[in-house]
Order: sequence, then structure tokens, then C-alpha cells
Amino acid sequence: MEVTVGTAALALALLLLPVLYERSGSFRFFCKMGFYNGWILLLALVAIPLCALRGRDVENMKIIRGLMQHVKHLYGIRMVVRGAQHFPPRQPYVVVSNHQSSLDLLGMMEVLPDRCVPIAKRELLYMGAVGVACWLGGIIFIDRKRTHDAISVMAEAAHTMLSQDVRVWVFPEGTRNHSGSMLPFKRGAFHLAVQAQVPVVPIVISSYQHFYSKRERRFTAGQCVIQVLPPLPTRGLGPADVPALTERVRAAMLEAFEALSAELRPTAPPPAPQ
Ligand SMILES: CCCCCCCCCCCCCCC(=O)SCCNC(=O)CCNC(=O)[C@H](O)C(C)(C)COP(=O)(O)OP(=O)(O)OC[C@H]1O[C@@H](n2cnc3c(N)ncnc32)[C@H](O)[C@@H]1OP(=O)(O)O
Ligand SMILES: CCCCCCCC/C=C\CCCCCCCC(=O)OC[C@@H](O)COP(=O)(O)O
Repeated sequence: MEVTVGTAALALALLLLPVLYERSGSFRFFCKMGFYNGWILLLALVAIPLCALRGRDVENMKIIRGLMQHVKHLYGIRMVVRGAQHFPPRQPYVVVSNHQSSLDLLGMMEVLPDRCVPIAKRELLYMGAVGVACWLGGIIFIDRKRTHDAISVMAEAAHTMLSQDVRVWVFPEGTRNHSGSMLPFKRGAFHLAVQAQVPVVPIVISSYQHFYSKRERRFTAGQCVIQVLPPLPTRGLGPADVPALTERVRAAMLEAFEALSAELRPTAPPPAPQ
């Protein structure tokens, strides 16, 4: 009898799920985000044995990139890349981009250059299969709570970039930011570029506001523009030039971000006929 009641309750709940999904925006949002994380976890499980053949190697980022590129289609997100010609050919550089949400992974995987690894918070290492896949991909982990250690990891990265022909991707805001603008930039990425004497390539990911908002629990289909800006050289610059370089890059990125936000903002619906 108990089994029958339990089974009936489960069947009723399952039947109600599509209704709830249809009627509740919040429920839809949590389902979509849950699926996003779960799917990435599953993809990481696929990536691990493929990447393990090489061991920890930046070439594995090609496998991770390849496995991730279809995810945008699952969510109806159209990615438009502009300025890809600005990526310097055949040389290391530091990519800096704005960081709004974990959805940035989709934009990143759309344009991630070959032999390019992100710098990530070390907490990512402990995300089960995702952490293992990231480690195998050669992702550089830093402990944000230990500035001194983070700086020495980045100094080591400057050396690796040159000795192993590696590009590095940094989110200079240092954390996700949903404010609709950009946080002040931390200087690590720019010290890295100056130490290695390589260009900085700024990338702006347009605002998600018109199709995704964590606060409003809204996640629909939409368009995202990824704009690669002209690289800034650092040859001849020293540590004293880092603050000005940081501000120059942030100003250029903020200008591009605001222009994209204005361009992509949905126009108000026409007034209803009187
Ligand atoms: C198939 C599917 C599998 C799934 C795979 C999924 C893969 C996806 C992976 C994507 C990962 C994306 C993850 C994104 C993140 O984790 S973002 C968070 C981590 N990133 C950052 O924090 C980067 C930016 N941070 C910095 O650059 C910071 O500066 C940092 C080095 C971390 C230090 O920060 P903090 O402690 O806050 O100190 P300050 O920034 O205030 O710096 C203190 C002074 O030190 C100077 N400084 C900084 N860096 C250096 C350096 N390298 N060399 C010398 N000096 C440095 C800095 O200028 C400050 O001094 P002044 O105030 O300027 O005098
Ligand atoms: C055994 C433990 C199992 C744990 C399982 C966890 C499952 C998680 C599964 C998938 C996670 C997919 C998202 C991957 C990475 C997203 C990168 C990202 O956006 O990191 C945030 C970081 O930039 C800044 O962090 P904060 O904004 O400072 O916070």
C-alpha cells in the first residue's frame, strides 16, 4: 500500500514538473542552470580519459574547447565574434576579458586561441571531474587569499609563456560581476604581460542582461557578441607602467562594453494602438 501511495506521489510530481517548468520563470531558471552545471560535469567526465592520454598539457584545451562548443546551441545563444583578426599570430600574449557569470565559459570557448590557458581560482580544482579536467588542460590555479603565492604563480606563468609558447587568459576583475559595468581591474594580468614583454589582448563579452539575469531568475535565448580589441604592446614597459596600462585597457574595454550594451539593448515595443 505504502509503495503504491509513494509511486502515485512520484508519478504526480513528475507529471507536474512540465507544468511548473511552463508556468514558473524561477523554476525554469534553476532547471537551466542546474542542467548547465550538470552537463559540464558530464562533459568533464568525457574529457578526462581523452586528456589523460597526454597528461597535464595545454594542448588538452583543444579537447575541452571542442567538447564545450555545442553548449550554446542547447540554450539558443547565438555567439557573434568580432575582431578575431586582432589575435597576434604565432606569439604568446595575455588575454584579459570581463567576467559576468559562469556563462562566460561559452564565450571563452568560442574564441579560445590554441595553446591558451585560463588563470582560475584554486577552488575550481575541487569541483570533482571539472577540477580534474581543468588540471589536465593545464589551467593555472591561484589562491586568491594568498597574494604572495598568487604573484609567484603568475611570475612562473610569465616564464612558461615564453619557454613553452603559451597564451594566458585572465579575468582581471578577479571575480564574477553582474553589475552591468566592470569592477576595478586587478593588476596581476598586466604585471604578467610586462614581465613576459608580450602584448595584452582585451576581449569584451557583451552584457547578458537582455537574455540572462541571475537576480531576476531569467534565462531565455539570446545573442552575445565577443569583441576582440586591438592588442596593446608592452615591449619596453616596466613595473612602474603597470597602473597606467591597466587603466588604459579597462577604459577601452568599458567603452566597447557600453557600446555593445547600447547596440544589443532590445528596443522598446511600439506603443499599443489607441
Ligand atoms: C569539458 C568540460 C570541462 C570543464 C572545463 C571548464 C574550464 C573552464 C575554466 C575557466 C576558468 C575560469 C575561472 C575564472 C576565475 O577563476 S576568476 C578568479 C581568479 N582570477 C583572478 O583573480 C585573476 C585576477 N587577479 C589578479 O591578477 C590579482 O592581482 C592577484 C594576482 C590574484 C592578487 O590579487 P590580490 O590579492 O587581490 O592583490 P592585488 O591585486 O591588490 O595585488 C597586490 C599588489 O601586488 C601587485 N601584483 C599583482 N600581481 C603581480 C605580479 N604578477 N607581479 C608583481 N606584482 C603583482 C599589485 O600590483 C598590487 O600592488 P600595487 O597595489 O599595484 O602596488
Ligand atoms: C566532489 C565535489 C563535486 C563538486 C561538483 C561540482 C559540480 C560543478 C559542476 C560544474 C561547474 C561548471 C562551472 C565551471 C566553472 C565556472 C568558472 C567560473 O565562472 O568560476 C567563477 C570564478 O571565475 C570566480 O568566482 P567568484 O565569482 O569569485 O565566486
